[in-house]
Amino acid sequence: MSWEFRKVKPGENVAVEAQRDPFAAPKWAPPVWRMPEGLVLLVGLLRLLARLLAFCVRHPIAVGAAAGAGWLGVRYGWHVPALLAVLAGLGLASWAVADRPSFVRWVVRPVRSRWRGWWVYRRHWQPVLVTAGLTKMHRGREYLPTLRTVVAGPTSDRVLVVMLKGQAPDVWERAAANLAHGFGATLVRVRDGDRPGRVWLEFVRIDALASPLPALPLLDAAAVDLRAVPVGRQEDGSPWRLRLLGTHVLIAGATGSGKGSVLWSAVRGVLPLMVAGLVEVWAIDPKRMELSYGRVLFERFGRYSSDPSGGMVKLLEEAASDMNARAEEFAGLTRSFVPTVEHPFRLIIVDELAFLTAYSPERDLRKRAESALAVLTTQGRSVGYCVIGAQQDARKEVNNLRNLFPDRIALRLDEDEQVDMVLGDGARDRGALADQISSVPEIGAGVGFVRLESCPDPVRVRAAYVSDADIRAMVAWATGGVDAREVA
Ligand SMILES: Nc1ncnc2c1ncn2[C@@H]1O[C@H](COP(=O)(O)OP(=O)(O)OP(=O)(O)O)[C@@H](O)[C@H]1O
Repeated sequence: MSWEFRKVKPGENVAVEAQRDPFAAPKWAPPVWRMPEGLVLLVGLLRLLARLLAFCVRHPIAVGAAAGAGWLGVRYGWHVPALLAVLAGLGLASWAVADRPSFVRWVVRPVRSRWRGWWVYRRHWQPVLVTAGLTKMHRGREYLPTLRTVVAGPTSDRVLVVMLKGQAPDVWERAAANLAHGFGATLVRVRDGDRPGRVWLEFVRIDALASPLPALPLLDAAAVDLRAVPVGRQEDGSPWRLRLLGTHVLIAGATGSGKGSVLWSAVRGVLPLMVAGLVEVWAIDPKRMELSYGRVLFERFGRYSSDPSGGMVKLLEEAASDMNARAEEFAGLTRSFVPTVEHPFRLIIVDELAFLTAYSPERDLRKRAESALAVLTTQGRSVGYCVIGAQQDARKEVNNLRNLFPDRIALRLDEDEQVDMVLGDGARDRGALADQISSVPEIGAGVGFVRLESCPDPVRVRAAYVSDADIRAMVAWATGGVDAREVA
């Protein structure tokens, strides 16, 4: 038999046999123990003292400053701490003006993290987690995951959580929507913690990528690193750098998702090396839309084809046979590729992969394109060939070469199941909501998710928008006659 407590009148609780009917009269009542008032007050006072002590230990700087100001006020009069406070304020203001980055790093960020940590997260931690089903009751005791650290950024907060023993991150992923609503964020992503048993929760408050990014400035040829070509911005404000040397890149996105801006940002990033003769771009343009603006550029510093009756496939086959010849020449001589004028880095851009491998009406052309692409993607990385393929449809039937592209970018996709097809299993659960990217071009075009080599968690990015005018300026600069500053 189990028991529960009932309040029969203020100050009197009785233990009764547990039953479902809330209006049933108590069956049995043990004696009610009355405490002397003094004892109750004493216990309350001791509790208050213990809390005060804990507060002083947790916030030594604030408590020390307040105690110092109080002592000065009593000893020398209250104008002294007031004057000190004004001087400290002036000192902070001049620091903020003189060196803003260090002021933000040492003052703004820690203060914002403490404030949001307490005001937003600690205050509501228990009720939100209980409602989201992330706590456990055992033998009448509630077990609550521990909030360890809060790092508040300008657009998102990262919260380190020690999970309950036996919990796994997927429980938190399933409760992401509850947490977002509970703590007033637009979105929550669950990331691996710094050690087993912990997770980082990323609360996104403001969409840092909601406005379009203009084309990035042209770099000096010496500053271009083919392993990290800047093509846009990551959600945390840092540059999004695309690796080209030593990999192949697949860009998947529905129509109007901004695949062209990723392709053109990559071309813009390597343009100085194209002019220097160290990079060639071979463009295959079945749609005759996106890449045709730069046709002059590709014909001058590489190759271009939009011929559906075999020209595009022939270009791919030529790339594959040149690559084979280069591999033979390099065999046993060099292990890491460095572009030279004799052996430039070749970027093969295919604007719509599926046209060549699935939609082309001639079966023979489809087979030839598929086998040339397979040769280039399996063997080209180490000898200075990189294939960037764009495609609208991520389904397997349309492109079974997907797995040959080590780096993949998911722009806006039509269906949620396509996200994992592009980025790999579990990517959507880890926050790559590519199917929820806005279809309004100003907000969502060029926005996508990538998985960087350094981290399995998908990162949200936005490609810079290279407009038609930017492309014309690039062509004018690269073919001579226009100052680089006008393009940048
Ligand atoms: N990075 C970007 N930032 C802002 N707007 C962009 C960006 N990229 C593209 N847009 C806008 O979105 C429109 C569609 O982009 P784009 O043609 O590149 O899409 P797409 O994925 O290549 O589509 P399709 O497959 O139909 O060719 C462009 O006309 C442009 O106005």
